[in-house]
Amino acid sequence: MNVFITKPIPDVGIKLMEDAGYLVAIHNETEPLPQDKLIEKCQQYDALISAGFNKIDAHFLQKCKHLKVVSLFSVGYDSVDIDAATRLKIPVGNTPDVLSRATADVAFLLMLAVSRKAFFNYKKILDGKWDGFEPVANLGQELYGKTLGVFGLGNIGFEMAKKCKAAFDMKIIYHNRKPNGHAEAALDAKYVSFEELLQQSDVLTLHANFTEETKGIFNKDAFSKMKRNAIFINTGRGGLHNEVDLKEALHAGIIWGAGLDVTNPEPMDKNNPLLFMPNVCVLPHIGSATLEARDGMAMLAAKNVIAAFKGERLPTIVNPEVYD
Ligand SMILES: NC(=O)c1ccc[n+]([C@@H]2O[C@H](COP(=O)([O-])OP(=O)(O)OC[C@H]3O[C@@H](n4cnc5c(N)ncnc54)[C@H](O)[C@@H]3O)[C@@H](O)[C@H]2O)c1
Ligand SMILES: O=C(O)[C@H](O)CO
Repeated sequence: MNVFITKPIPDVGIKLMEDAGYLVAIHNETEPLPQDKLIEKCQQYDALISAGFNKIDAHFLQKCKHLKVVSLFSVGYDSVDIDAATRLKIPVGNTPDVLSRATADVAFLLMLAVSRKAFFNYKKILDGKWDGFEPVANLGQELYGKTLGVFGLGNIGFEMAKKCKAAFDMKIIYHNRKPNGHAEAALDAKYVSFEELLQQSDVLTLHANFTEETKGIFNKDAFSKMKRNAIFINTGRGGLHNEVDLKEALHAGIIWGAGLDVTNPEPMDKNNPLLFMPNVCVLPHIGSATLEARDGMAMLAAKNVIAAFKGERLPTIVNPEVYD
């Protein structure tokens, strides 16, 4: 059995598969493989570990008939046509939990950075524009006791809410596909409608899956319902917000600021006006980029492959219907 990995991943995962007797090949070049070449390549392999959000659609899966498993090096699975994989009886694995704290750390970091205009002020030093202490310039806003709105209260949303409650005694409200009893009991979180979430949040943090339903849900209409002091944080997927509408809302003072770890497209153009706005902080999709989280992801991705090769259920399966 052999495995193809689209980008280098931490050694622990590779070792696990090699120790189990499987042949591992890694695309180890700076340039990612173009889609047609990737499809061609995957036709020769039994398993794919996708570590770069490659688009794995029905056409891809039909062409790669040998694939016994698609193992994602991510918790998000919006890059895969899950229905097609299920129809073709291909199990898809992802990497939940192991990256929740790391990703919530980045959401928290962005919240603080936006509230104190940290990136903009740092750039001022680099540009030689720091003229000394200013009594009425560079003023941010404090977070203590404010309301955190969580859109998508799953694993990462919970970790972010927990941090905000502990650090700033923030009130937690959330909108989810279904109520989260654990968060309600542990954090006194309150379920609200999408409208209420928009209207009541001082900080609105996005942790929902990217789907047809959530695509562009943070648009002009949504921003217009938010508070003027609201801080918008997206560590979910860039496609959850409409970038043109976000720029307008920030420019016109409809909302106060934004912190983004994800953009659409990625990478973001280095001349994108968002990068130069005083009330915006952007990071290059580093939510899960800690040694600990990435090792955990590599282990899970490898375990999913090994389970599939043994004919067992994947430890973290996205499409359990495949076993029906
Ligand atoms: N920035 C990063 O590096 C990074 C790292 C990890 C995950 N992510 C993103 O974060 C997402 C969440 O990860 P997670 O581990 O918390 O997943 P999760 O499945 O535990 O949580 C997702 C939550 O979103 C909710 N949701 C889905 N559709 C919704 C809708 N229409 N309205 C409201 N809520 C909805 C679900 O009910 C669930 O509670 C991933 O799908 C991924 O896109 C980004
Ligand atoms: O979905 C994910 O896991 C992230 O985007 C990368 O860790």
